[in-house]
Amino acid sequence: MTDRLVDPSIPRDLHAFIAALPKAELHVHHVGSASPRIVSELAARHSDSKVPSDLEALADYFTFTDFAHFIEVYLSVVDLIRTPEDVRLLTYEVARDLARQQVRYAELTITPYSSTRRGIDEKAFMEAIEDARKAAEAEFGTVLRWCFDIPGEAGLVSAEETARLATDDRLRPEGLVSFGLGGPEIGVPRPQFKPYFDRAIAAGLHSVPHAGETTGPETVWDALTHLRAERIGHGTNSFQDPKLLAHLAEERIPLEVCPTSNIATRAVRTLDEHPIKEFVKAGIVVTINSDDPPMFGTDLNNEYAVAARLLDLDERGLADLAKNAVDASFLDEPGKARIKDEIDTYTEAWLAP
Ligand SMILES: O=C(O)c1cccc(C(=O)CC[C@H]2O[C@@H](n3cnc4c(=O)[nH]cnc43)[C@H](O)[C@@H]2O)c1
Ligand SMILES: [Zn+2]
Repeated sequence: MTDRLVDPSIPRDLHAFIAALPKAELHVHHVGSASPRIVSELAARHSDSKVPSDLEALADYFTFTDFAHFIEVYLSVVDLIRTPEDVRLLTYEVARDLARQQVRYAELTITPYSSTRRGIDEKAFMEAIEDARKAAEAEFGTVLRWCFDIPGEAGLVSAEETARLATDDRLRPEGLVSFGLGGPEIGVPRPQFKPYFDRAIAAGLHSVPHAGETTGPETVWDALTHLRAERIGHGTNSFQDPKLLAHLAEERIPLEVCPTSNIATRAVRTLDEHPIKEFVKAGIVVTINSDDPPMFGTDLNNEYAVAARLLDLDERGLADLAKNAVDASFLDEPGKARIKDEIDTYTEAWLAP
């Protein structure tokens, strides 16, 4: 794995400021957040898995040649999650890791189809994530909500299953707030998923598909026009279309930017070439996210450090980024106000002479 953790080039005290800054995370995947300890523990339980249980070997295993290779590795980790107990353990531990980074609120992207298709009972799956969500809020104070996403490459069968699990009142979990679309974008046109997003939106869910990660701006336009996206996962290649940049800014459609993810999956060559600066210059609402942190050798705090370097931010600039994520979230208004007040109080105390 290339050395991506802890961007060394910002002042040490800015790292300290970020570490204790209350944050919200909007684009972070459930299985993709399995810590090396959890993955190695599960790999040791399932000796038939090709995922290494040795932590050092796992670091190399999480080094990707391209996006397709990332998906292949990602699915090998999905294969480790085999029981409702595995689901609960993973979810609770992901919440613990988020709490350690002062994440007060996170919208975790879950792909239920990938688990139910592998034999986990759908009702038991929902109970496991909800049990972990309530325990995490009670024990860590971290508020979790769910995004259910369609693994697009799995086609319309997976779309139907995901829409059913997200809208059937006997199954949909209390914490579910949004509906997404993940997986490879190449060869997976967005318009075909319109009927499923229409059903999810009619059921009160917010639309947050990935788009423009490994394909061009047209995929982002499709996500906006056909899937009625309220936020865009990545949107990295939006920079290629000035009209799209202007539209995202005018319509206040936030981008869920995941800088290190884009490097790890080879969607962007180097951090210095990342278009995040163009997004800010265009007036777009930028949120900072880690996507699949252990797989990409990063965490949310490091992503804020990367943003601080690329955007030349001071403490107030970092606090504004954190408040962008809170404002772009689907948390209720009192909850948003509470976290933003905490961010302001913390920042002013930090800067007080
Ligand atoms: O589960 C299956 O049976 C299955 C069959 C075919 C394809 C897939 C997928 O493509 C699953 C993709 C999986 O990856 C998640 N993910 C995590 N990070 C990202 C990202 O940066 N960009 C796109 N997808 C990502 C996604 O949520 C899907 O669950 C599955
Ligand atoms: Zn993602």
